[in-house]
Amino acid sequence: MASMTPYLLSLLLVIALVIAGACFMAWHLFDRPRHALFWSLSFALSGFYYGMALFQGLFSSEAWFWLSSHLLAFLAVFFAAWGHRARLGLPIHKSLMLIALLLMCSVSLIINFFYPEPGLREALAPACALFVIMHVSLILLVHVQGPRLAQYVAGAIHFLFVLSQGLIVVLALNLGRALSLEAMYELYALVSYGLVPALYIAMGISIIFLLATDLAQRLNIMALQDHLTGLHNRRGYLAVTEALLKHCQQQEKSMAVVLADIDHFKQINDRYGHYVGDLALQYFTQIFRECTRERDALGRIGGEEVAVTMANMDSAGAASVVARIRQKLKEKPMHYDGGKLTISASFGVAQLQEDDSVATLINRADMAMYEAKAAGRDAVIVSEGSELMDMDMLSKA
Ligand SMILES: Nc1nc2c(ncn2[C@@H]2O[C@H](COP(=O)(O)OP(=O)(O)OP(=O)(O)O)[C@@H](O)[C@H]2O)c(=O)[nH]1
Repeated sequence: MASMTPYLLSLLLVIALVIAGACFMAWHLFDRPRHALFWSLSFALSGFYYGMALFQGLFSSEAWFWLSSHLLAFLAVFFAAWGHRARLGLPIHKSLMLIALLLMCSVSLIINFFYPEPGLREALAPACALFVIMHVSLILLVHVQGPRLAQYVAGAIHFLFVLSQGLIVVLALNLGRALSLEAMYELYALVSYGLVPALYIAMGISIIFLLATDLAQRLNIMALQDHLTGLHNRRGYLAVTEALLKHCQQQEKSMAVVLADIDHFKQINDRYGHYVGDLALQYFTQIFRECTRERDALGRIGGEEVAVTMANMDSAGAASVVARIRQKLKEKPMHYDGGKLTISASFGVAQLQEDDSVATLINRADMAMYEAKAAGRDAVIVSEGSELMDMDMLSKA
């Protein structure tokens, strides 16, 4: 590192600080993800690491310069790894990291003050980076979360960086012993002036790319999700239903849609306030979750309107799911701030027919649901072709 030219060191200093700034902005602007802050710290520290080499002359001795630059390099790679583990939701063993850091600092102390061999000094920081960034590369490639491509690219670039650090270690350790070998110096220069800076920059870009793609994915999810209930919003629900409908039509499988609208929801809001109204919506959708299968598509498609699309299900099956939901609504009233509230809803059920589109299918369920409202609410109407059947009347008959 100390052998790099001032131009290259200045360039790396600026690039490191720019990437640190970008990560800091990502932390500041996007919901403060911890990993963005750790990466910002990591790049800032590596920037200081390169910057310090520019001002080596200011240090009272070579030993102090090397000790300080080793410490900066260790901290930079540890913060990088910390950030990656935090992003992937992996446990962070702080005490283990502290022990490893102390160990590396002790090795640096010994090398710089008791065994000042230039090759060892050059090799220590890359050796630490080799192990820690190897760990980063592995977790990036194994624990894939979020945008796959961005993570695989970052994992591959980190792995190449690890290889370059390995080369630096081997070359640095052999420089002293092979002074006569000019080719060795040339190779060392090529790796440390060309390969390592290029991969360091690529690593920074891959980090920014990870942050950007994570954000894009979050925005995508937010655009299709209802924030209050966590269900699909109308747009998300229609997209999932479209996919299920195509699948069922291709496989000639049955499919049913249930629409449900809470009865007199306005009165709940007016009497108990919007906070309780929101709790009622969450409670209502939770009952749906409990009574449907994981693969069913659930969506909040209007204020107090919930829809379910069920593949491999006919209208009779859907009506029995609705019966379970109504049973739970009666048996398990909603509890709020010491009070209890029983909610009822009106349901419309429709089964997929040949040549149906999402719009025609949902429209039939909608009409059935409005019929249930017109029939006095707390009712289920099943749309059977052009007929509407009241399930409560049928079960009484
Ligand atoms: N608390 C809360 N209320 C909402 C939300 N979205 C819509 N609403 C309320 O839902 C109520 C819907 O009222 P209406 O459409 O008149 O229906 P209703 O009172 O349930 O009557 P019926 O459907 O005919 O039984 C309105 O008062 C909306 O303000 C929400 O996210 N939270």
